[in-house]
Amino acid sequence: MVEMRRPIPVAEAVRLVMEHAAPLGTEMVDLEQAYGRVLAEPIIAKHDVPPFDRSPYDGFAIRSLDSEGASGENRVPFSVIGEIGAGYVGDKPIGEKEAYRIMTGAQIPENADAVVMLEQTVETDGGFTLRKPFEAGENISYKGEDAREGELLIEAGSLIHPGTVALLATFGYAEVKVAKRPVAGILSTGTELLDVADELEPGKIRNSNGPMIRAQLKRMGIDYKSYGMAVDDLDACTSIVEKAIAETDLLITTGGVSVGDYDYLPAIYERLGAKVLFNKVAMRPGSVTTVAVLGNKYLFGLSGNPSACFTGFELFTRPAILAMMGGTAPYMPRMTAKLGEDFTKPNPFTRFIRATWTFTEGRIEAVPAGFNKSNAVSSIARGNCLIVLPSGTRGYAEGDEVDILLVGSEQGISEWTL
Ligand SMILES: Nc1nc2c(c(=O)[nH]1)N[C@H]1C(S)=C(S)[C@@H](COP(=O)(O)OP(=O)(O)OC[C@H]3O[C@@H](n4cnc5c(N)ncnc54)[C@H](O)[C@@H]3O)O[C@H]1N2
Ligand code: MOO
Ligand SMILES: [Mg+2]
Repeated sequence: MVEMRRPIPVAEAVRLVMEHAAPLGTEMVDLEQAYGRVLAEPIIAKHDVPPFDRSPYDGFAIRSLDSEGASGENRVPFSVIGEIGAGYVGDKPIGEKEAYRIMTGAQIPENADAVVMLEQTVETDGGFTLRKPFEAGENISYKGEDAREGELLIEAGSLIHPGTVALLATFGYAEVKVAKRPVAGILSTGTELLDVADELEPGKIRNSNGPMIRAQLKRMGIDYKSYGMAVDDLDACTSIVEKAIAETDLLITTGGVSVGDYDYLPAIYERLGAKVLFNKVAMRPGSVTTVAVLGNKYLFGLSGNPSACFTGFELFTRPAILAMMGGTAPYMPRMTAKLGEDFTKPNPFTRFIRATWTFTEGRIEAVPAGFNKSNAVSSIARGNCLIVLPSGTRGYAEGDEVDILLVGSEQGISEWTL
């Protein structure tokens, strides 16, 4: 008797996976290594930014009161008592109708309260004239206008992107406390698999899932150990899985999770005593995606079919990894798009269609990326998003509004909303 599996809704599967995502602790890393990591502590301003009043322009620092009454007919003359380039400070106070020549980023000298842009002046011998009055505070970039000492700027759990790196550098974080990242293991199962460099042979295909998953992990900055390819043999596969799970935080296998005679992953989970969270999801592709846990480790049994494998990774493995590394926005961003062509198949299960989004005629349009069965590899190569068609819906027509999930986005969202 073939085992009958009970499909669970995608949202339920996501919830079950995420329930088991335990953070792995924290570590210090050099700022240069911090990009792509998750902050384990909030960034609180250590000092005001900018730390001193400074000039936002190349020009002259003046006392505004000296410019009173200036006009085209009554140009007010100033004499220049020195120059302050960025990085320097003026050493004498400004007297009546005196000014410092000052450059962008330089500290405003004592008792100056306005800056006149070079373009607003006419140079004279030893000074300049100007034709309009300036108000106190005009053209001053104030101490603390960007951030105040003690202010909470970025929450713990945020992804460190290039802007975050700039902020950390501003406050002198040579090292930053980040969440530890899991190390993933990857094993491709299937007697039919050849290595990338091998010539095709009858009945065989090249292993594309292994390299694809490694690239999906690389895109996330996750280290991995590759356990290569295993033939469909229960004992051999069991020992590789055992070794891999001992050496990594999560193991991603591809293939061998369905109900075929040589689909050994279900038997391996049983042998190891792993708890299967689900082995059937009401989705296409990837309905056979299986996730099990053993202690605090995950076993992601992704389908052998390339589109199903890709989708299973993005829907389940990726957010679990992000949550393990402390991320608080682990899900793919969702947008609405205009469907770019008819999609007439009914959707008994929620369908994730590999698609390409473009900005067309003033809005986002998503077009299915060609041959779209679970075994498709070409559409994963062409796609940059997944169109989501909910279960129980019938065909969709060109122009209909659909949800899309953006693949490969650095920025995530904090809730699964489908
Ligand atoms: N009687 C049933 N048969 C199948 C069912 C079912 O419910 N009842 N489910 C189908 C669905 S849906 C899928 S998806 C596949 C899943 O199969 P497995 O995950 O067990 O994967 P395999 O059988 O090992 O391989 C499936 C397919 O993918 C190719 N493959 C495998 N590994 C790779 C790789 N590393 N790179 C490229 N391609 C790979 C493999 O050659 C097969 O063609 O089961 C259906 N059957
Ligand atoms: O598990 Mo499937 O639904 O054809 O990819
Ligand atoms: Mg199979």
